[in-house]
Amino acid sequence: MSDLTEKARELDAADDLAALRTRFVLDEAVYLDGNSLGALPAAVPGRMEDVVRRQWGALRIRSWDESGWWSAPERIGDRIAPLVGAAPGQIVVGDSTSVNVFKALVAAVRMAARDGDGRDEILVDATTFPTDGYIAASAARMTGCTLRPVAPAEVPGALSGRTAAVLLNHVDYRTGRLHDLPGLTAAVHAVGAVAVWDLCHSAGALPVGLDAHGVDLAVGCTYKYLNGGPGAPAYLYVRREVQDRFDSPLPGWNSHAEPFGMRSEYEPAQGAPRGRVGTPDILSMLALEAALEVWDGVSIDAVRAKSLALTDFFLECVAAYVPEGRVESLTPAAHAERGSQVALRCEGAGDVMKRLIESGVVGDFRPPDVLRFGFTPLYVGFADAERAARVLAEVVS
Ligand SMILES: Cc1ncc(COP(=O)(O)O)c(C=O)c1O
Ligand SMILES: Nc1c(O)cccc1C(=O)C[C@H](N)C(=O)O
Repeated sequence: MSDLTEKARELDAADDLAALRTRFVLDEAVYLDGNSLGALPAAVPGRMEDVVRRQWGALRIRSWDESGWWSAPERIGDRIAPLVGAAPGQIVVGDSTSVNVFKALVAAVRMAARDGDGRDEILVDATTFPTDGYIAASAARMTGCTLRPVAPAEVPGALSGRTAAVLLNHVDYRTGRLHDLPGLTAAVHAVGAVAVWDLCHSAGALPVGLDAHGVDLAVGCTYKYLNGGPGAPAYLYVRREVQDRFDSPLPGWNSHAEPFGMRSEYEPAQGAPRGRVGTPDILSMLALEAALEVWDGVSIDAVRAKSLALTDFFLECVAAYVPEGRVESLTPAAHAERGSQVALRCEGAGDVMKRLIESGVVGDFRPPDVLRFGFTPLYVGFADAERAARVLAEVVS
């Protein structure tokens, strides 16, 4: 047995979270793509059977009340809240991340520029996942703002009295770099602007501290580290102190103060429901609710500690096994700057990833030359990390 195989065995034996793997449906593959689509929690199929056959099939329309369908967006938002450091009543689940980016960013500009005080600029993370950039460009056109792409580290220097809103990613989807949410939020606030954070690659992988850091608005998906399933609904966080000023650009009937009043004039609901639009996607939403049960009794701090240990160990194994010069890590070595994935630049990365997947190690490829390996501490272990690095070495050698 090699030293690293033995070390992996010891680390797995000492891992308090190791038993959580049984809460998921997994096979022999090393699954390192939970940063794209989380694995299936074992409780979901049975719950969906009940939702479809009993709640929908037997109770039909009564389920809006009797099965709690109507209140699901806020109830499930409150289940996500502790994972991102939010008190109850500030998160609503629904729509896609893209749609929530739109709602949050336009509302942010309306909040910041409400007095016609000359705030006419939106800053967007220049390295963002594309959807945020596309939507920010449209939000800028709609609100009469100029859009300025800026690398997150350059944001403090780019802020001014003209800045209305800033859209940032907590963790970069390609490199896995963790950005300084507390520091950047404070800098945005110092010029009187509003911060919108995309938490897709951090929620469920590390503590976010939304309330503690005074974040105004945040969005995220639930199909990565929250394991909600393909196309699971996203969420929108609106800090309690700004909820009264949240002026949604998509004021659908579900966000009305009295949805069943069917009134022709719009009056926004108070609190988190103001972030709703139309009828919630109940089947996906209830699959997500069942999926979130895997978090019962799990501390996000423990998840973060294991995530860093896993990515450290994977990088150690890559350094030991992979011939010099074949890959280069794009993921920061400093823990304070690392999310829960390792991105390796590699020549022929697309083909390399195909061969890795054929060999039972599932990560993904992002153009032009990046191999991504996502580490979900709830179901990935240290032996998985060691095997992935060993197979990678075989494939690139
Ligand atoms: C940072 C980030 N934002 C948004 C999205 C996607 O948004 P949507 O859920 O609308 O497809 C992704 C991944 O797909 C992402 O990585
Ligand atoms: N949302 C996805 C999808 O519908 C299909 C395939 C992948 C995705 C993803 O989530 C991609 C992911 N956001 C990324 O970081 O690349």
